[in-house]
Amino acid sequence: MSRISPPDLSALAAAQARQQQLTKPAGSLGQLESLACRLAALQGREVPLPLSPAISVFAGDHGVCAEGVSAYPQEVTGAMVANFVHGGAAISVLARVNQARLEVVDAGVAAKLDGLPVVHAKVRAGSGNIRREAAMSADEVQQALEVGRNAAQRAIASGATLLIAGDMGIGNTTPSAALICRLSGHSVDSIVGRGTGVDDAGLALKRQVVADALARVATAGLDGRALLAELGGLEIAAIAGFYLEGAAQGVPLLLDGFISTAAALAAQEIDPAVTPWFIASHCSQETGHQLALAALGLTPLVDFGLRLGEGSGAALAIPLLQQAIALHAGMATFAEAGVAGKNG
Ligand SMILES: O=C(O)c1ccc[n+]([C@@H]2O[C@H](COP(=O)([O-])O)[C@@H](O)[C@H]2O)c1
Ligand SMILES: Cc1cc2nc[nH]c2cc1C
Repeated sequence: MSRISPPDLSALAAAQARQQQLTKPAGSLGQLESLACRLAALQGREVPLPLSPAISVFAGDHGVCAEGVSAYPQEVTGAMVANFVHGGAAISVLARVNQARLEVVDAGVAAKLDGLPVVHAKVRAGSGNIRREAAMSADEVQQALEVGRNAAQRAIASGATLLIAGDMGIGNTTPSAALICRLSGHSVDSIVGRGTGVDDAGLALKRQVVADALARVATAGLDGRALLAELGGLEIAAIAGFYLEGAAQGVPLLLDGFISTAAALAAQEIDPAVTPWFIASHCSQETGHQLALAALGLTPLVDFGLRLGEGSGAALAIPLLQQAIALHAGMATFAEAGVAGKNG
């Protein structure tokens, strides 16, 4: 039994009818119209309320870094966590400018982060090397899902009405690609990209690593949790749990880039009822992101060539959602303004 309810279709229909009455040529606000209507359905009101966004950045390390799949060393993960909470990272700035609550969660960073003002929820100090072994045990997946669920609960308890998950984890585009390949059925070559910027030799190696990981678990019938255990990562599983809880509590989920979309596919595999709660923010430059979003039935709002993660692309899209809602709520109807409609 799913704990997740479907969006409100009568609110959707009412919002669509309202859009037809607003003082503009029908359809002229493009995706701002459909976005406002989707938010109406998710909030269960013809006129959605302005959003109070919250960002939870989940950090974890990846044993697969030992294969040489990233352009950066593993210690960057912990160092960037410090940068997040000291206010100097891209997501720190974007959270401030968008007045979003920002929380950083250690789901599985290799380094000790004692003394930093983060949520200390380390399930283990980095995952297994997915080329050769499972990323984590079934019990660790359960714990990581719970870490994410708890973060969503805290955000919602503090008043959040829009949830964003960010990721930080050197090497995490490799497990994300593996999950996306397995869950979407797309080929390794169409999904694996350069992540933080590996060169041609690095890309070829990374493709082989993903192919080896997939071959290791080629058996059918693995469920979402089992796939997270075999191919995932600690922050990826936490993000999946965050999404499942947010949807269960009826809060819209704004996806970020490649890693958050891999987590969304895993969450969908665990409970397909989560999917209508996803909104795609941007298309990452990472190869395969567009295909991964399409596998969820989603079209991104913008393509700014980002490939950062941290929740940055989602944060960038917050003003678009706010503006869609403001237009939907604040524009006059033809009747109110005394403007003639399409057919007089
Ligand atoms: O979100 C994305 O689309 C994205 C694309 C490429 C890289 N990243 C970030 O870069 C890190 C992973 O890259 P890599 O090369 O170490 O696998 C990780 O911290 C992600 O947040 C993120
Ligand atoms: C510096 C740096 C910052 C990041 N933020 C998310 N992924 C990252 C990867 C690197 C290398």
